Amino acid sequence: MSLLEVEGLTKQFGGLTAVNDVSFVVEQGQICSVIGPNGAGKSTLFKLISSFLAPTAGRVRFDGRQVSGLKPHRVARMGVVRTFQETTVFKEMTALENVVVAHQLGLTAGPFGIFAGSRRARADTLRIRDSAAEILDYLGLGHVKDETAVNLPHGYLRGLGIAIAMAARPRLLLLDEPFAGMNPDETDRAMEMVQGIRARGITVLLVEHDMRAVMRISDWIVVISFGSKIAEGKPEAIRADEAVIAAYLGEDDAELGH
Ligand SMILES: Nc1ncnc2c1ncn2[C@@H]1O[C@H](COP(=O)(O)OP(=O)(O)OP(=O)(O)O)[C@@H](O)[C@H]1O
Repeated sequence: MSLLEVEGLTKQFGGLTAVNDVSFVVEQGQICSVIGPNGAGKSTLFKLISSFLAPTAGRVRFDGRQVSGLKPHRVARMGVVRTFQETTVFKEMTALENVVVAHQLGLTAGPFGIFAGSRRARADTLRIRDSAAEILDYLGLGHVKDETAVNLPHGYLRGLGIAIAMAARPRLLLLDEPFAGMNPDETDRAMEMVQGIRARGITVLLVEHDMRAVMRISDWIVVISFGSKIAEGKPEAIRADEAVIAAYLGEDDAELGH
């Protein structure tokens, strides 16, 4: 059984079909990317998978269980966690404090337990700080953990958004355009981050416009255009695919990673 199964997924907004009968699977441990020209339906597909939108038809299953129709926070608790293009970061807190807070929001002791100073809460607090520091370390952000978020450069801030998502202990991490607006150095660092996440056994599904990065990082690529899947396969096959090349013609920046 595949970790994520997307079957016949369709979303209509009034008369517009944003996602049209899309099916694909993501295997445990893969880095899978969904790409497509502007307006192809990538964001909509992403929201359907994380259950922020309900499909018009079709379904999403995670680890054999139906996800479509559940509330996003329940889906997150099952292990499907998404980032947002503009993640909410507490700008006055340090990087570490941000990840600690993200942990605490999902903590069993509950928010009052943390402040009550109970033994359980104190043990939780130490455990959380360790875990938050570990996440920042393996994402390559350990050296900025005590920086106030507002002082972090753009690429680091985006990385902090990923660290915050990791605090929810995902089994499947959904990354929304992780390389958007990044310079080549930042993109390289972000790609290392994604590989580091996968190395810890977490499956990654990303939606991205930057073909170059996608070609280098993905095990499997799904291409959508005008809401429909037009190709899927390994990067080498996608790069040579006639339908994909045709879909990207006229997009000036997109260059298929050649
Ligand atoms: N809530 C909505 N109501 C109506 N139409 C919508 C809604 N959300 C998206 N659409 C339309 O659905 C289509 C697909 O949009 P979507 O944002 O999913 O594409 P995308 O591939 O993510 O684009 P981009 O790369 O530009 O972010 C577009 O035509 C868009 O205008």
